[in-house]
Amino acid sequence: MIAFIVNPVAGGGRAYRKIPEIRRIMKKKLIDYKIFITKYAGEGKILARKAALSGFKVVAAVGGDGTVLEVVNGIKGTQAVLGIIPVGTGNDFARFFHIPKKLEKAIDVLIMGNIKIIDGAVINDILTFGNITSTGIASETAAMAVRFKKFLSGIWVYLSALLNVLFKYKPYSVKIKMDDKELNREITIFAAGVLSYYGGGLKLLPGADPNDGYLDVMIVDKISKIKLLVLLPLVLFGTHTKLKIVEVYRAKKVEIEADREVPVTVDGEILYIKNLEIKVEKDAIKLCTL
Ligand SMILES: Nc1ncnc2c1ncn2[C@@H]1O[C@H](COP(=O)(O)OP(=O)(O)OP(=O)(O)O)[C@@H](O)[C@H]1O
Repeated sequence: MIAFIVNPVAGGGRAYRKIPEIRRIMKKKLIDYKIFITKYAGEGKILARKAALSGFKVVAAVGGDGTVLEVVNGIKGTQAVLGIIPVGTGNDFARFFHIPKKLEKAIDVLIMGNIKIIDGAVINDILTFGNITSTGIASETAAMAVRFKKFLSGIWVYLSALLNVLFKYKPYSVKIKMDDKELNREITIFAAGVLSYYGGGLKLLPGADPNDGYLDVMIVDKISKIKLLVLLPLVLFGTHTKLKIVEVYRAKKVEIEADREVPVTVDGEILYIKNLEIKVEKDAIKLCTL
């Protein structure tokens, strides 16, 4: 039995428009299913939990990374397996696992694919995420991208937003604690996570491994705008980590203390937080994958 949690606004309405095709494909495959459509942001978590507790073996997020985040938190601690129909804008979680964009192929992964157990991470003991948490210029960009999503799509949303914030950005002072190490930095970019992609295909954490029991952490301290302009294109290919100005660490727990509330993105969702604690959660997510 498969539950589809559809976020009707994901991908600029693409998720909603896919519903008739989902029904047609599922009818053909003779598999029990039910479609739940969210009515407001956050309802995906509630619907996913209800579905998991009422016996649906697979609970599929039909949307982008925000929808996946809601389903991950909804099915946490249940027997249900996370499925993804990647019809959002960025789809960075699905990209890491090569989950097909073609609807029928993505549904086949739910029905016949493997179940992979992967690490997640928890923020301030409240929210579990499966991809990347970031602050600094990347989260300022995400905040700006919300506006750009109305008229652009895919990687262009984030690239245009980035150009917009690039010249206005002022690094903020933070204390960073990673396991036993302590650092003081003026953050240009900070990212910690278990997967690699951010912002619709940027390879922000190229070395991330969702089975190693660690968070990958990437820090760029205060740098000139010229250096930033050199660094950013490299993020597309994940080769930025070879630069000296990019610090890379691995840790089980990372704490950040900023001097004020700063925007933090968690799998694409934006929160405003002063103190951030991120802990890896070994084997937290069961995922239908290829
Ligand atoms: N019914 C709804 N009405 C308004 N917002 C919703 C509704 N259901 C879910 N949301 C919110 O929509 C937001 C965007 O969803 P999602 O991230 O899945 O799509 P996207 O932004 O197109 O894709 P991506 O994050 O991969 O770029 C999420 O914050 C989610 O909480």
